[in-house]
Amino acid sequence: MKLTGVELRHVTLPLISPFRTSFGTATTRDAVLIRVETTEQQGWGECVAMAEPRYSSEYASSCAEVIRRFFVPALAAAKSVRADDVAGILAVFRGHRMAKAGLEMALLDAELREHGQSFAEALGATRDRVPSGVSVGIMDSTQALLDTVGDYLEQGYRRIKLKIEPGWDLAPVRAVRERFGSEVVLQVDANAAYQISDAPALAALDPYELALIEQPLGEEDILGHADLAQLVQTPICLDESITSVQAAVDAIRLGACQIVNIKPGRVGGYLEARRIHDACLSRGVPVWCGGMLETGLGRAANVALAALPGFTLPGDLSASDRYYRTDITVPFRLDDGNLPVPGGPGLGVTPIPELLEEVTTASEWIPV
Ligand SMILES: O=C(O)CCC(=O)N[C@@H](C(=O)O)c1ccccc1
Repeated sequence: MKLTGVELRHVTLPLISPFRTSFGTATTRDAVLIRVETTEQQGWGECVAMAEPRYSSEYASSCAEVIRRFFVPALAAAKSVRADDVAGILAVFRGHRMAKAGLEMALLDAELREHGQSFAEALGATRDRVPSGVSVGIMDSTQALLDTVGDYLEQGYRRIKLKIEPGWDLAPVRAVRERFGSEVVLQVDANAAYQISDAPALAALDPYELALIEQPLGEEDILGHADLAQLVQTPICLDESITSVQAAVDAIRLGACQIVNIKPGRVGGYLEARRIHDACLSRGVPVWCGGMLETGLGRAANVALAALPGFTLPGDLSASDRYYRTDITVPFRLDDGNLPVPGGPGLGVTPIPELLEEVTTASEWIPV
């Protein structure tokens, strides 16, 4: 395919309720959507970087800038470009994995639409539905947390992930276990808020049979996680630290994690995400699909990825209405605690024009 132009759409979607993590509270989701035009088709991608560089060093406008100034000209210089070629062509530019992932996703969507193949087929999905997990932010009170968790369990969610930070960890975990019992699949996500000296506070969670503790320490503290794994019983899962298949293989070999959260945007795209899946599967390491509050575009791709055989733990694959009153695509709805894997060509979903207009704050066309 020959690239003929790229549209960057800056969108802002209001969140149904504030979402508080150890690195801040979000009330809206600012994202950059990418529409590529080729000689044959068009395709959509979603850049998952947040508005500010709090989760990672990338942020929405940094992605737009690097795509506009460097990535589109590099892809345009290629006689023809396939999704498989994107990582190699852009390897000359260091980092900016979320920007690269969004562009690769859009080209993969265009390519698959051209060939009438779904993301699920192309990635090697083996299921047509995936269990849905939900992420619960840090709350102002235990009662508010219990009300929220109870509502999600009522809706049928198969897994509850609680955001934690020092001072909000043992009490919420204990309260959820005491109220809802030991059957609920429960895990926690620290977003790198702890130090190795906090090991006792994390070990205090061991009696509550958590499925995992996600990214307790800093993203660069691989050996610290390996030490922590010797001090706590609960399996350690890494998120921010796993930026590539190399990082995943190294972290596993060093005993820094027993489970991996795969986020396609964080690792540079769905093709690298599949490589991480394959590497973890061959090492017997379970993986699950992490979320970045994606619109229906990224959600469709994540659900397809989560249908691969090594994704044995429920991911952050909640229904659209967990975050948004109105999604920009046909909304994803829970069906008995699962989400259906889209079967149409490419992503299987496209933005609904009038809904996309409503949330668009800026749009730029990059001619090639
Ligand atoms: O359900 C979702 O899409 C969000 C899941 C979630 O909690 N994501 C976290 C994370 O650190 O994993 C996050 C929140 C906000 C911003 C970035 C990441």
